[in-house]
Formats: sequence, C-alpha cells, structure tokens
Amino acid sequence: MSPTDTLAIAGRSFGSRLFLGTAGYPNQQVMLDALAASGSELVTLAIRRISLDGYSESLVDVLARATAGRPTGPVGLLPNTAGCLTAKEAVLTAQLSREALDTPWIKLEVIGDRELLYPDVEELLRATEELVNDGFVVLPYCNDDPVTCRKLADLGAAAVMPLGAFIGSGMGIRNPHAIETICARSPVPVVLDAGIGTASDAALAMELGCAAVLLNTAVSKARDPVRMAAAMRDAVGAGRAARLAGRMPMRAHAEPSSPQMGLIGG
Ligand SMILES: CC(=O)[C@@H](O)[C@H](O)COP(=O)(O)O
Repeated sequence: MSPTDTLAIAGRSFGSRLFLGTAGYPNQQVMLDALAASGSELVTLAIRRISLDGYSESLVDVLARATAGRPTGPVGLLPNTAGCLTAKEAVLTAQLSREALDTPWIKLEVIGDRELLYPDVEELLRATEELVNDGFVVLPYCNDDPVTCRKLADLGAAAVMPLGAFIGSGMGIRNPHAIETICARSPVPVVLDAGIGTASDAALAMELGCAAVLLNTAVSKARDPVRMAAAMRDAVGAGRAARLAGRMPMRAHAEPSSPQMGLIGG
C-alpha cells in the first residue's frame, strides 16, 4: 500500500486497511504473532468477554505491551458489543467499554438471532442513534443492504460494516453486487466485516470498493494463522492497488491481445 493511501475514519488515519479480531487463536502468542504479521493497526475485542478486573493482565494490557514499539504506535482498540441482543444492552456495554478502555470507538453489534448471528436492524439503528448522540464513534456491523447502510450513515455512523457472509462461516462474499452498490453510494467508509474465508475474499472486498476489511476466523482458524495473517495483509494491499488501478473493461467477446498487423504469411 502506498504511504499516501491512508484510510481516515472519524479523523483518525490508518496505514493498514486490515482490521483484525483477537478471538479463537490456538494461544495468545500466536494471536500476537499473527497481529504483527498482519500489519493491522486496529483490533477488535469483545467487551463482554474480556476481564477488566485488574487482577490479571488483561488482553488490553497484553496488546499494548506487545505493540508499544511499533513505528505506528501501539495497536488501536475497537471494542465490540458482541453478544448483545438489544439496543439497550449494546448501549450499556458501549458505555462500560468507554469507561474501562478510555475510547469512544465502538464496533456496534446487535444480534437478532443467536444461531445466525445476523444483525437486528431495528435495534441496530436505535443503538446507533443513541450512541452517536452520546459522542461515540460508531462502526455498526450490519446486513449487506444498501438501505440499512444509508440509514446508519444518516444517523452518524463513522463507517458501515456490512457482512460478507455469516460470522465465522468463511463463506466469502455472498453478494458482491450488494457490497459494490453499498460502496458506490456510501458517504462513509465501508469496512467488509465477517465471512471472509481466505485471501482472495479479502482482495475481492477491496476490488469492490471497500475501504477496509475486518476479519477474525479466517486467520485464527487457519492451519498456520501467522502465515494467513501475512497473506491477508498482502491480499488487502493487492485488492486496494487493483481498485485504484482500475479494472479493464469487460467484454463478452474475444479481443486479440497481440497486434494483428504484419503477421507472417498474413
Ligand atoms: C471478531 C469480530 O468482530 C467478528 O464478529 C467479526 O464479525 C469477524 O467475523 P469473521 O470471524 O467471520 O471474520
């Protein structure tokens, strides 16, 4: 990625367009090594699942210590409201997170179905409005639906995070046309979140016009998470470069790619 091609969300710049989840790794060291290999400058962590009690070193301290010496500074935290089923729960969780972690950034998840982990759109819109009014930087995880994404942006979401497929499914981007449409219309950055299975999915997200990709399971459950993290870093960079370079026009017929003039025997 070019040093000038930075991503800005709510006035904050990122050199990397890959955001990483911190859950489900074989152990903490593998997670830290994968994070280093990914080059990611922002990680998400489930606020309801981390210990903030101060008795043991929390994930937050581990991340801060492991990334303190980076040229870009310690990794940024994007706490998330995973596990919340109502706007009320999500708002309360976000408020606790702001108190505990001293950041107004929140990846807003309000789930409408425990099995599918699909967003509850009504509750998500309600929580977004409330949190934006309360001064949060809200990044909602949402359906791959251009109307929902527009409503979230209108309410003041700093970015929208449409799903590629079910969380943790690795099914890739099930509706690329919807993602492309969301990207073309969105007034705020679009971060593809959930469902990425392998590097080509991440590259596709960027080629479709996404500003960034957030993924977790594709790295944490890879046979070699550190190697997959590096592959994701490269894929996001390649997809972004291809997007900026501009795809050639598609044709429904063959077009010789070598010159036809002066052929021997022609
Ligand atoms: C960690 C996190 O926030 C996930 O809920 C996120 O949606 C990523 O999903 P995948 O694990 O499918 O990449």
